[in-house]
Amino acid sequence: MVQPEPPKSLAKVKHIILILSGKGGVGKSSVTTQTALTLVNKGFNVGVLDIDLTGPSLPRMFGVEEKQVHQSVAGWVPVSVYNNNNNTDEKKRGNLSLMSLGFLLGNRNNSVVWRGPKKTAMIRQFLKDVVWNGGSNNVPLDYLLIDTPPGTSDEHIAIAEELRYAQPIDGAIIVTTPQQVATADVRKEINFCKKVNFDILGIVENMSGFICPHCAECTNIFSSGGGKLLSEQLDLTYLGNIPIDPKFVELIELQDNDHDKKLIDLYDDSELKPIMNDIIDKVLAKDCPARF
Ligand SMILES: Nc1ncnc2c1ncn2[C@@H]1O[C@H](COP(=O)(O)OP(=O)(O)OP(=O)(O)O)[C@@H](O)[C@H]1O
Ligand code: SF4
Repeated sequence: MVQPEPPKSLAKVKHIILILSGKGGVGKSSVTTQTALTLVNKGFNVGVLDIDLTGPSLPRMFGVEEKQVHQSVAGWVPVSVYNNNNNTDEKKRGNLSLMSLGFLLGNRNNSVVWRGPKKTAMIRQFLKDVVWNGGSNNVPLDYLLIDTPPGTSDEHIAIAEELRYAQPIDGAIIVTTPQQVATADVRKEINFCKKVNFDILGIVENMSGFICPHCAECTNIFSSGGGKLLSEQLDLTYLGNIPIDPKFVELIELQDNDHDKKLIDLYDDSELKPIMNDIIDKVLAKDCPARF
């Protein structure tokens, strides 16, 4: 039998990481956003594919809600969030681009009420028809981050099927919260990864503790440590915990209100930046093989 070719759009993508969560609202999109910023700050070229069709929030988080996706002969050209193709950036950051269903919906308040088959068709198209090679600059992507819908639905099966021929992929980062960690949803997500042969890069416990906006002291308002315990029980890597930082939400609002301000610059002063840096260092330490 002839082995199907991996999607052409992924031919110039070195690493693929999925961001998964058992339930909605645990901060999967925030973790995807911060993972992207952290990798770009380390000089990598990063693409983010937002296929959380339940509420595509990444265009707003990256401050590019009003931008348009262009269709080229090769497929959809993602929106550029940050461009350092000319290497003029003193901080030596990489490039960042984003493809999201949000761009096709037009309005932040337009939600998608598609039924299963239409949703899975859209996801398959998103995985196949986005030109991730930096467009005319032809810069390969170091990392493609895929923000998936919460849970383990038909959409996840579609993602797994499409990515089967794109192996090797690095694997999945599982996001949970202190409240969610003890629930069956997280274990379901982990079992799903095992079933479809996605490696688990590790577990992140988000909203674990609270950073005081006045004194930056971190307090555990809910019990935390469940993510670490779960990782130990299941022999998975614990990547770390991210506290609730009200200032992170403020950064996004700041960018919303002043288009000259960019999250990538504002994030330099965030209390969450060093925390995410440690988390991503643990992911990079896994030294996953590049796809080419
Ligand atoms: N560590 C954090 N500190 C402060 N705010 C956070 C943090 N994590 C998430 N949030 C905020 O919580 C809200 C929900 O987060 P987010 O959209 O990332 O969750 P999600 O799991 O992707 O949700 P959905 O499944 O609905 O897309 C957002 O307003 C986000 O800014
Ligand atoms: S941590 Fe300190 S500064 Fe912050 S709210 Fe509590 S008492 Fe006030």
